[in-house]
Amino acid sequence: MPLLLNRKKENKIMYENIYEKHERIGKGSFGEVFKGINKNTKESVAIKILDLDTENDEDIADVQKEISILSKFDSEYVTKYHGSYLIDTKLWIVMDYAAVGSVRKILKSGAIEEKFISVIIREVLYGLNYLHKSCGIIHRDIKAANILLTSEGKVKLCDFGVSGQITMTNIKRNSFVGTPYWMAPEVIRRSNYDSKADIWSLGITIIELASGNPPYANEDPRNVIYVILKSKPAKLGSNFSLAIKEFLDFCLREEPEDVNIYIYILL
Ligand SMILES: Nc1ncnc2c1ncn2[C@@H]1O[C@H](COP(=O)(O)OP(=O)(O)OP(=O)(O)O)[C@@H](O)[C@H]1O
Repeated sequence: MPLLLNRKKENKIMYENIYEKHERIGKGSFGEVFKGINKNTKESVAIKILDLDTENDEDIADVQKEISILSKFDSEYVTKYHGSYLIDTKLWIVMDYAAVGSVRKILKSGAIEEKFISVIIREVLYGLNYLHKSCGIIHRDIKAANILLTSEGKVKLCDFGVSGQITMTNIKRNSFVGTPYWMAPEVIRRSNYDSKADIWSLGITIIELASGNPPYANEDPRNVIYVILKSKPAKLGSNFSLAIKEFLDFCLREEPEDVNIYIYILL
């Protein structure tokens, strides 16, 4: 897996020998995502370009090492990372391309039906099971924008692990915006938290898929953390089955169970 830690011009040349950058397919608070082609294999890839605001090569090396670890992960439920390249002040992260894009994008045309929500959530649980059990990492940012769909209808988690690492280093970020709505109370309190925090965020994602937005979406992101701490967990409307409502209640407990139990319930 290519890992280029210096800022030499050769990086750009080497990168351009392998990948061809095409149109922009998305934008997040970390940077932009482009479609690309691996010129050798002809496979489509997604290229995430992050703007760095650190001159500290150790910070960048840490992020790149993290990506190199992630690139060894191999599950049909998580997006495969191919490598990362430092070009001037930009970090290029190359990963599998998911042609349909994120589930958040699909939500733009309306809320998703319960039967499809169940399928998406089940596949996300398989992905979480892999990350938690086989890789020992917490995703930390489960939400519709980080669930991708391929042209074959496969569900894949993305942005796992990377987000936390990147926030810890000095890569530019538009502060807190966009993430607190999905945060577990123990994460907000910054008390000891573990992989179960992902299960809370999964519960919030169910509400996002069912209604178009996470709870308290109209709250200012700076206030929403206080609202989450003092409110009772959100519920689904009466048009949803008892099974999914109970599943949601189970996710939105402060001490949720191990990920395997959720897979078992949903089967
Ligand atoms: N591997 C990929 N294949 C296809 N589309 C992708 C891929 N990765 C990201 N995208 C698209 O690019 C968009 C932006 O992704 P990005 O990860 O930069 O931000 P985000 O997760 O949407 O938001 P934030 O960075 O604020 O958490 C996604 O919502 C998705 O539509």
